[in-house]
Amino acid sequence: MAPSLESQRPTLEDGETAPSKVTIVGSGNWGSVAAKLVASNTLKLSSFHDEVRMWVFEETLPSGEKLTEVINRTNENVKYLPGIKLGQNVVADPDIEHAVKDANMLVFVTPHQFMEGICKRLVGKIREDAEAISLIKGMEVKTEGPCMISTLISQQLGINCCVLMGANIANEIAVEKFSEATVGYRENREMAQKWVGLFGTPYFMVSAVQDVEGVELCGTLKNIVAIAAGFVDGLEMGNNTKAAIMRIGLREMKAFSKLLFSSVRDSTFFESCGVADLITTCLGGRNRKCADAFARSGGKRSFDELEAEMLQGQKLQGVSTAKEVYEVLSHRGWLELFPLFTTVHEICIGRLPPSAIVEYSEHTPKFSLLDGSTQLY
Ligand SMILES: NC(=O)C1=CN([C@@H]2O[C@H](COP(=O)(O)OP(=O)(O)OC[C@H]3O[C@@H](n4cnc5c(N)ncnc54)[C@H](O)[C@@H]3O)[C@@H](O)[C@H]2O)C=CC1
Ligand SMILES: O=C(CO)COP(=O)(O)O
Repeated sequence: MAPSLESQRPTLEDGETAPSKVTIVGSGNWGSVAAKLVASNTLKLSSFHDEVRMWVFEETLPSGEKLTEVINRTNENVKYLPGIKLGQNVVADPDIEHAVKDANMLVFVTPHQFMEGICKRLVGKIREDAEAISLIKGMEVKTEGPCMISTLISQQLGINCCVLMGANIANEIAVEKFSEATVGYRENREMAQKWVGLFGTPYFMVSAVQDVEGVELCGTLKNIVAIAAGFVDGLEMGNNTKAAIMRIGLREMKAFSKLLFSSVRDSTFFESCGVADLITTCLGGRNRKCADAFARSGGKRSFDELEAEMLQGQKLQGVSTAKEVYEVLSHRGWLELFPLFTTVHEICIGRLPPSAIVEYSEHTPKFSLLDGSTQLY
């Protein structure tokens, strides 16, 4: 079991609330940076317990050592964020139940495909007063329809869940280059502000908007557009084509989000979680990078193979998200409304060549929304 770091804080006076305890569920590239951000703040803010526990999906490194042991010895996640000190108050814990049991603020940040299993393991294991935030970009598709990851967490664990998304390439934030992020909340503005306080630093500016679905869908859907941008890069089609793909992609992101949730606000697309994340991911993200290599191979190499070779354990979200969105579009008869999303999936599964990305995304949708008061694009 991972060691504990005792807080030196004095005992509580009457009426004083106990400091919040934070656990990070996940320890990949972004998960490790999230731990670093949070840990720098819990040391400074008296409303938080100093220690930040980080659940690590345990693995054995080529040296034969366990990843958690190395993180706790070196204060670095040598596999997913090498060269960056996380902060001495970050404690890596391979036991998920132990990691969450005392926490009342849970930060979920794993690749989205693992969340259903993680939630199942956590049912009945967390504090009743726990609050959650999801940094996960992705969705699940169930027989009854699409389910955002924050909803999965809320429903399975019976707790509130905000989201934090933004133009946040983890390696850049790790070295403290300036960036912004957006917290999406449902009703509890005070809780949203607490998350803003927990994450915000002078180099990581966080603001809150009352639009959980809008913020989460922005973060989720931009990964499909990043795959399209990678195809365009791999085909060496130039900046104008890539900008066109980003514009069409943004238009489909907005339309899809509003079709799923009429509450989604236009203004959310102008926050960091919207256009800014779309731009940074299409320029410098992992989805873009692997899609570029896929197109250069003429679609002959699989994404699974490229992911394993190029990302060394890190995970792509865009390919599975394209499949999940395709299922929703197909089930609801919306495929023709979303030529870019549809084409990305069909290229990923080898049904179309990478060059189809421009041929298809030029098509205009054949029909507009059934509700005549809303324009799709
Ligand atoms: N890396 C980045 O720059 C950013 C990532 N995100 C999002 O954050 C989320 C997490 O991504 P990263 O932290 O980058 O992870 P990552 O892709 O770097 O790492 C993969 C993680 O999955 C874990 N894992 C592998 N198999 C597992 C299993 N069976 N069960 C549970 N965990 C398993 C690994 O231990 C590792 O921690 C994703 O939704 C991603 O889209 C959001 C913003 C920036
Ligand atoms: O979400 C990200 C930046 O905000 C990272 O995108 P990638 O997963 O494509 O690297």
